[in-house]
Amino acid sequence: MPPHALSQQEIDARLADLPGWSAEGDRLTREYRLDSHFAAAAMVVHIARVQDELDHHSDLTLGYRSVTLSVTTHSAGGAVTERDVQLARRVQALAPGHGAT
Ligand SMILES: C[C@H](O)[C@H](O)[C@H]1CNC2=NC(N)=NC(=O)C2=N1
Repeated sequence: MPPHALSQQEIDARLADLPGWSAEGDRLTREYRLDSHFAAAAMVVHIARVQDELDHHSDLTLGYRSVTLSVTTHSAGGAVTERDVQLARRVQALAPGHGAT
C-alpha cells in the first residue's frame, strides 16, 4: 500500500524537528552549506547510499559548496509522506559528520 499524503498540519509538526527544512508545494527541501566542493561531493555520495537503503530518492544537487535536496513521494502521486520525512531525518543526522550547516 502506498504511503499516504501528510496533511499540512502533520507536515508542520514534523518540520518542527527538522531545522532548515521546509515544505514547498508537494516537496520537502533543504540546502546544506559545506566548507569545500569535495566535502559537498562526499556528502552527496553518503546521501545516495542512504537513499538506496531506504529505496527513496530525492532530487539531489551538488553545488560549488552546497548540497540541495528536494523530495516528494512519487508513489503517493507526488505528495509529502512519512517516507520523505524519514529521508530528511536521516540526512539531518549525517550532516554534522560532513561539517554541513
Ligand atoms: C520500486 C521502488 O520502490 C520505487 O520506484 C521507489 C524508488 N524511489 C522513490 N523515491 C521517491 N522519492 N518516491 C518514490 O515513490 C520512490 N519509489
